[in-house]
Amino acid sequence: MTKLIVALDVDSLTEAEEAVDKLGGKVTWFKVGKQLFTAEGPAIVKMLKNRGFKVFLDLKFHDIPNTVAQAVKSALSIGADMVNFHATGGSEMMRVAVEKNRPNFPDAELIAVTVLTSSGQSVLDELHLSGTPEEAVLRFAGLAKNAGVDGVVCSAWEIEALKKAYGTEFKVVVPGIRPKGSASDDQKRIMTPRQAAELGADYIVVGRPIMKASDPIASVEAILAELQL
Ligand SMILES: O=C(O)c1cc(=O)[nH]c(=O)n1[C@@H]1O[C@H](COP(=O)(O)O)[C@@H](O)[C@H]1O
Repeated sequence: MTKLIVALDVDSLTEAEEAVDKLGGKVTWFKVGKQLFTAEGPAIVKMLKNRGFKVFLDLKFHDIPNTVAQAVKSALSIGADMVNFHATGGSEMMRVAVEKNRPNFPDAELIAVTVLTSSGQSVLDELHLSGTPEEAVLRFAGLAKNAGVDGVVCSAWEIEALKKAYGTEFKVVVPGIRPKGSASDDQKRIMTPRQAAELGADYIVVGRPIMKASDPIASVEAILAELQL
């Protein structure tokens, strides 16, 4: 069963609390990203944990191995259930982050970002990364799996190939989700909630289609209905 993670991409604790008051009855997972965490810090994670929610702290770390491992430790210490770092930080960075934190946080989900869902072929080309987005995602995911990471962030376009290559236990967390008829915004590799669920996404991450909707509760309800296969 595919789970919904709502991206709390707002500016303040007050706005986040308003959204959580509204959606909390229907949603188990919230994502806190750079916009909100930079403004409000750990208080936002603590607020969500005090209310009993699961938290994906999406800070996409990318730094030297020791710095990333310590940052992951800080993220897990304040209560995050899922944290991420860029696979392009390399195998050693990912392995150290996992090895230093797994013993103290055995249930945490440590996730590697592969190719951002806002990137198409032209971004790979300008960065001189070889192959198609799918090939790059598979390559990065292979490094992540060998480093002991629990799964990857990718687009729905790569779910099938990833599950085939690395097994169903290897988690796929999928942003770039757009219900039929909603604007793609800056996302390039998009699919509907239903398509992502059918392909076997473990989690979908949805921000603007819910947070900017005229009726966010109705938007959540429609998305959850699409996830019922
Ligand atoms: O790691 C992420 O969560 C992430 C990775 C990625 O490749 N693409 C991506 O959109 N995200 C995040 O997922 C959310 C998607 O938001 P919407 O495009 O508004 O649904 C944003 O908070 C992004 O930061």
